[in-house]
Amino acid sequence: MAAQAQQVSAVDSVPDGHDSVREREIRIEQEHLDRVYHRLEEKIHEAEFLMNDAARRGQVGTPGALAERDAQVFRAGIHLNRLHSEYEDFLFGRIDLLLGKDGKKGPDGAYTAVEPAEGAVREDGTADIAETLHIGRMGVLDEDYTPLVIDWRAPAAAPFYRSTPVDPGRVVRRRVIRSKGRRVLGVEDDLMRPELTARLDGRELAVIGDGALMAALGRSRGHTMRDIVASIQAEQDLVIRAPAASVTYVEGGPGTGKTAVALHRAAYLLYQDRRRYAGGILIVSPTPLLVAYTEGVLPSLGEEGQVAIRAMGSLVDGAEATLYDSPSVARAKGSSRMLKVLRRAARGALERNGSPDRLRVVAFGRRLELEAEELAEIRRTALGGTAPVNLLRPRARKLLLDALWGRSGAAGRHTDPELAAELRSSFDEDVTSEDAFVAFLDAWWPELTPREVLAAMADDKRLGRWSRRVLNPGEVRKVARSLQREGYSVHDIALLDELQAILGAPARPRRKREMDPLDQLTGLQELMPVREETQWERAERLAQERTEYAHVIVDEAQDLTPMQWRMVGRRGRHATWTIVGDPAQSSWSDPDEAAAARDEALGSRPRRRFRLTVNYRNPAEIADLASRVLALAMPGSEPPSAVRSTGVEPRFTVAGDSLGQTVREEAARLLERVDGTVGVVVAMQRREEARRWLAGLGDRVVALGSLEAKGLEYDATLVVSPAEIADESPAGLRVLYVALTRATQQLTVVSGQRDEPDAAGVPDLLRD
Ligand SMILES: Nc1ncnc2c1ncn2[C@@H]1O[C@H](COP(=O)(O)OP(=O)(O)OP(=O)(O)O)[C@@H](O)[C@H]1O
Repeated sequence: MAAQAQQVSAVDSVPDGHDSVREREIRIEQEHLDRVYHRLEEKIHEAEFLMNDAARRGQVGTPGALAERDAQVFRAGIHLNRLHSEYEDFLFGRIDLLLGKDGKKGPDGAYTAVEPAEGAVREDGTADIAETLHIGRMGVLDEDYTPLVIDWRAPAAAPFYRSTPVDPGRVVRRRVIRSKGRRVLGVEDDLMRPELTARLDGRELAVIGDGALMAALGRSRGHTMRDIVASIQAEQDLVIRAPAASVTYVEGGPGTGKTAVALHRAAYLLYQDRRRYAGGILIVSPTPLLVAYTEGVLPSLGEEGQVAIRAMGSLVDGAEATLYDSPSVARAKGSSRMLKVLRRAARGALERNGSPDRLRVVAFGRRLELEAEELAEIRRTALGGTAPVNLLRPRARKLLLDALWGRSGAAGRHTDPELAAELRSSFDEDVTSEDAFVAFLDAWWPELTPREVLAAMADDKRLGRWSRRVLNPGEVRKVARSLQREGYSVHDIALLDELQAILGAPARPRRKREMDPLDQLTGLQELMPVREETQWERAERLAQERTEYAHVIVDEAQDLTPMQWRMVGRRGRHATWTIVGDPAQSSWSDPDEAAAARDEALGSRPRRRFRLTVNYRNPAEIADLASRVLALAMPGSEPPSAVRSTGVEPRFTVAGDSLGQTVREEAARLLERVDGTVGVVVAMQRREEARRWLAGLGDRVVALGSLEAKGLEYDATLVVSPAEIADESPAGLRVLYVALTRATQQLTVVSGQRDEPDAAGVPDLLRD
């Protein structure tokens, strides 16, 4: 890994004429960045010219010209957008390379060879740098097509991430450039071939700094995640660039960069094959907090629009999870046992209160009637099989007409089949045009919505009927009670989605196109169907209406319940997948059942597995403590190794008379010690209380329920009563492991009596 590349002595302090080597190297990079911005300005003028030109063409008014204008405006608009965004570090990397094996160049203008040519290193250990590449957020070519910047996702940029001292390839020096807007602030180098004396333009290669990765990890955290584009490590790069065939499966402990890697992979896939992923990439995150935390990463990589980041509780349009379920209710609702209950409920809900039990119509001048028993029999026949309930209404209507026809006595009137068919069709017309029949059908076989069926399940008698031999009476009572609340939990959302599949999608009314008054006057719209929607509008509409995606990325995959796997699976039936997770952090109590549902959602697609092994978040002092809980939560599982250590041991305190008072004091203490954020993690039932404890301490500190902490990180974390968190659910120890692994710098643990702290305040669960 580049992180372990040899850090070379600080040549930077050696004076070089009036200038230090560091200043000289910064100046060299500054000159390059100036050239890049100069070229970008030229490109901006080009894009603006294209936009103006396109607008002029639009005035010509032929259908072809208008379509071409839309396409040009679309492309130039995207281009301008990207060029105008001045990111903190547009240019962030550089590699100096030996001569390659062959002289072939790729489309980005760089040589493609990975290994050095035979004579690239002389016998005396000296070598010349044959190629220098700068790496940035977007590729920029000079007028003569020499690359000024290589896009970080291009094949030529891969050695920047992959090269290691053990396997350096052609890379001699790897440099991370820190810049803000148009100004270069600093450079940090790693030497991949320290044994060489390499020269560039006749001068020995300078090596500056002490580790870009460590500098990035040491920075204090804000409320949003940063991209890691300048310091992606080799094992992470393998995942990011893995081909998108079938299923890419990534496991790794806390802090190994799974979320970061998943986001960078989305950007990489779009770069690789934008056409294919026009079908959209869906990233599913467990909580809205994690969505908010990670939302800025893709825009910072220049990618938006094609990627939807959704919380598990926001996957169903028009419903949003705001409530929590107790562990036992969550367990029942998340289990695939619910499938049977929902199927019965969707059919049973047809018989809602006030459903008519008699049908009376007049046809061919006769009164015809169907009684309750006959109606029940017809309903049973119509419901046979597994077809969506709402789509069975025409079948039920047909069966009703058959039964009434039988009653009418008209069936035997004609022997000639043609006349008989005519008579029957006029009978049907007679019946169906009667208001009484229409009103009956609407009441007897209403078009059901998922919300209505879920609401019907809130009645414990009905739910008891529908869950016979599936849920036990205790579960029925609790689930029904939870459904009586106003609003939905994250588990209800998966039930709504399943019900939608069981009921069948309602017919979507075709959206009316708004007419341009001028079009109406001239009749132009008949001539120009392309004007119906510009490409912008089309892209936006498709994104909104999308229910299936070309690639699905599931973050924190260990937490998905079987019902959630089914919901997510429906969004990627024809997709390729990236699944990242850590079984040791699972808050779902039955991992085997979830794994079976996952396998069903993914079908027989082959899987490629990766493992991330280095913890970039927690210092060793915190990671060591957390590994004690890991040993209890998942005996035998290997924790990732922490990449750094701070020398600051976790702090243990025991709450005095008032837990709230102690927590407040300790949080204030941490706020003084770190510049960034402080997360206070409590058992779920204490969330509201904890918010009150911390009132007035400012917005750098946040109170979180244990399940809300998933995926997040803070400069410092305060974990309140490990025993309370561990006892909260069957997966409590794994949830505690999550809580203990959120801090990038400092950790405080506050114990109550229940934690059985020793004389040093260390709770029983965290003792060696
Ligand atoms: N190569 C890297 N360079 C700089 N920072 C990194 C790198 N890899 C990971 N990090 C940082 O480490 C932290 C943890 O990353 P991330 O949240 O993606 O880990 P995770 O595996 O998803 O963790 P968890 O399982 O606990 O949710 C983040 O702050 C991330 O920016």
